Amino acid sequence: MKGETTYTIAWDAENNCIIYIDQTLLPGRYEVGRCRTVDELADAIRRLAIRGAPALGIAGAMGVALAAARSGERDPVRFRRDLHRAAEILRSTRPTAVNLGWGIDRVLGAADAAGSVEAAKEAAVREAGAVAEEDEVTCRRIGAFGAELLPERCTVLTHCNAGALACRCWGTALGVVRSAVEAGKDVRVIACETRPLNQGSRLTCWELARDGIDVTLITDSAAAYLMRKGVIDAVIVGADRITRDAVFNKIGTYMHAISARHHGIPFYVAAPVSTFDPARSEADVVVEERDRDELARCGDRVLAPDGAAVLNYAFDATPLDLVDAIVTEVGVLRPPYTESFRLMEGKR
Ligand SMILES: CSC[C@H]1O[C@H](OP(=O)(O)O)[C@H](O)[C@@H]1O
Repeated sequence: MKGETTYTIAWDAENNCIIYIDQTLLPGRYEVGRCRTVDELADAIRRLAIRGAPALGIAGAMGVALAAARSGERDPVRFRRDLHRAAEILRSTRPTAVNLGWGIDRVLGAADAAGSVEAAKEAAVREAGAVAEEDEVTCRRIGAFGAELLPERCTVLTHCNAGALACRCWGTALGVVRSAVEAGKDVRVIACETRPLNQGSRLTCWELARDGIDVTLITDSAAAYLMRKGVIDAVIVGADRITRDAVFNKIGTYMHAISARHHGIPFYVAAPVSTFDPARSEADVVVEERDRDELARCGDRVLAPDGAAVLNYAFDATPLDLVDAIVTEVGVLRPPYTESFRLMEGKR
């Protein structure tokens, strides 16, 4: 389906389905996909057609709403059973981003609290809409708080895509960039390509070029050298899960955090409160490992022989003591983070 959509992912109320920008096709092709079943949505998430922690939160929420809206079940007990089965299919798609489960649980809770099947259907769709609308407000607040951290003229390095394509719109890390530019600051972005799926070259460069924001693409391995050359003023990335001791984000983030600290460059994380998971520590989190071919092949080209094993971690963990600030919609958190996390418990 061609066409345009204002948002990365949205609910099509007329057709009771989910529409989304298919990110596997960018930057070459802009196409809007449609999910009419939970299985179609689960496949879109697994393929990273829909991706990015906040967008996964919205996808999880809308996925439960999709199951509810399209259910023909009249019996409340069987209806509820089917909804929880759909939730488990969605929860199993990607283990690391905490937002996915958070979005699912938001809508499950609303549906479970409703009386009749009809009331549960309405509550599910309404709550999924609220999750999506809140995300936009959250990203704008993150952007405003984060923009204050950036100098009037600066070069910012980012990794992966924590932009509008990882959210409903605006973005978290790129939301900070957008808000700073909107405030009149002269911000240039260095985007790491982000191997193996190239969210940086394919998605971040596409977003920023489209918005007329100065962006330069580099290989992931060039980042430390640019820091050594004094080119980088700050590093800002998104997050998929923030535990009480670490930030889980796209593989390669930890490398940048170490390099930034070595060069005395501030390392910032931009993430909504829904990404925090203070009940867990790094050791408790499953880091998604993805298919070998994402690393060993590029289209028809073989990049690694069959005899070579492949370890394809999708994320890594950055210790909080390498993070100079965490920008959230409730403000900028500074070390030590323990007190911030305690205050946040009630806000998730
Ligand atoms: C705004 S957080 C986006 C976050 O999600 C990305 O992972 P993936 O592309 O695999 O969904 C990456 O970790 C980004 O920082």
